[in-house]
Amino acid sequence: MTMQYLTFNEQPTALLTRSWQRSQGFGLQPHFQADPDCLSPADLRQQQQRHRHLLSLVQKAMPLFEQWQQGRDCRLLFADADGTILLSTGDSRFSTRARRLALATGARWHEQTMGTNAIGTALSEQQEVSILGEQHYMQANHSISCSASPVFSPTGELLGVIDISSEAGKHSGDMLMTARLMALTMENALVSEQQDACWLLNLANDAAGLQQPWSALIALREDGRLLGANRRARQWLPRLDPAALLSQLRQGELTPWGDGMALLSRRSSPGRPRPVTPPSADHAALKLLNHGVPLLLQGETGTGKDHLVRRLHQQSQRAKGPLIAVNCGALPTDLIEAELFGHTAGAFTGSHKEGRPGYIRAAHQGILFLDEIGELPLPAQTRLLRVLQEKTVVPLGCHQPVPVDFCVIAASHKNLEVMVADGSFREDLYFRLNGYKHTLTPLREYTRADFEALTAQLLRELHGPDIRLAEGIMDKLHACPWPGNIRQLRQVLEVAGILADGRQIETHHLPELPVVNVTGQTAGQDLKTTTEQRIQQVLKACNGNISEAARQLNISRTTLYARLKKR
Ligand SMILES: Nc1ncnc2c1ncn2[C@@H]1O[C@H](COP(=O)(O)OP(=O)(O)OP(=O)(O)O)[C@@H](O)[C@H]1O
Repeated sequence: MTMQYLTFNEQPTALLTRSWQRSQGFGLQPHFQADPDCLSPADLRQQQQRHRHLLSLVQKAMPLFEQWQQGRDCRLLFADADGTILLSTGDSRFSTRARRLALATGARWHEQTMGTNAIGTALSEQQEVSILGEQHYMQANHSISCSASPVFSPTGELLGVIDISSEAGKHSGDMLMTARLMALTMENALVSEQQDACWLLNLANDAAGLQQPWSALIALREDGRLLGANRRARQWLPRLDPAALLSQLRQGELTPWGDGMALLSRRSSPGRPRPVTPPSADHAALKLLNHGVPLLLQGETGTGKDHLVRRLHQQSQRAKGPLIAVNCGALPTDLIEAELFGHTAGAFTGSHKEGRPGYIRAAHQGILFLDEIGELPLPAQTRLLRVLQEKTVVPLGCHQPVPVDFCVIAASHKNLEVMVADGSFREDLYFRLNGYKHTLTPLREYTRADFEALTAQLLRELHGPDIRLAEGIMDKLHACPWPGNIRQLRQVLEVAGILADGRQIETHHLPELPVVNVTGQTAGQDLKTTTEQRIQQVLKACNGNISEAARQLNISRTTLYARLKKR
């Protein structure tokens, strides 16, 4: 059996001809205005919510886009199987033009209304495609070039499309390659996380090809029955007997198979808890941190960004150096620069008598953790960029640069890409901080196994080894939307465990749990009640500290005071 990398038998001209014929058949006129249908903001949010897992996989594959296309005038899009753009990110200089050309979220790029175009044609043909300038059916789209790769589920169902679009003259062949790699990476993640999968079978034409995004990946049950496969593997399935292979192969050993190589690995069985944070995520972050690569952590409040930074520091080569954590949102506005960069004696009215080294110098030989980096005002962003580029700090009131050796980890619960697009965050600083981006998964998206493992760990930490959950409690907890993520789960388990006297937690020990109905609101309550409850929850969690609560709720202190007054 010979294995090949993905190849495409058809000439693009045949594909293009078919697509143009379909466009004609839809009654489209090339010279007509090409305005895509657009979802209303509410419908768009609903679609994004429905496809949130796929969107989280796009985010996980994002380093590929950042690695290959960073700084290029192009945009990355993810569209659902209907051609509706659910995510649009990338070069912001391109974005005004992109908006005009309707490359924004909510726009639908189906062939039926937009004629031949990369998203619509990749969906119709179910294969990857580049549509360059004048190959677009509608003349209005001739100024752009786009490359798109479809994303398939482990059972071969079309889920959506990854697309990279640029101005016509700025497109290059590696944009299709990047879109393909991202799509394959997403497909492999979907195969690996198949529920009930016990074995992952990886096949390639040589050892070097194993565990690459383009290698074949198959998820099997304990008894060898097939659960799912990526697109490479599906080409081979008719001639493959996975159960027979399973009996021949030994776990973790490279084994020649046909003309290629096979590798069988065991995925933790459904009942066995897996590590709470996938070790690969920690491992990759740690490796890069040790090489001085800046890390950018993104995730909703309470997802564990701070927790992860502390773990990374302890395991890093800088464990003996300091970990200086700075909450950029909590720094007093007029003192931000003095606090970060330090100041000399008498540098400004009210400055410290002996001067201050500042947080950055305090992190010398250690790690500087800039939490809520999105809160940093633009002037401080400019100064920080210079410090990161030159690895020297110039304290306020001083002209002498001071060399400083530190690694930087930044975190934000705000979407920095959106901030870059609206001009509130410097793009060059974003790229400088984003050596490697790790997005922490919201608790509501945890797999059952990960959720169980985390719950067990938190219960042990809070109440010791004897605590138990009565039957059905785990189902209840796993079904919750957890807007406060791990922080909120921790609080619920803490309360329940105390009420249960550290033994078995029954339903009546649980405090009120949040539930959602189909509209995304808490069931049985109006939005006002939900908001009030959330405010109370957060205030309680912050021991009544208004500034901290406002920060976690992502509203200003004035708004929080106003809301509390209204009650
Ligand atoms: N992997 C984990 N294992 C156990 N506990 C965790 C884990 N991650 C987070 N926690 C706990 O969850 C709570 C919230 O975590 P953390 O403060 O790290 O979140 P965060 O994302 O930094 O939140 P914020 O954005 O609001 O600052 C803490 O009590 C922390 O101890």
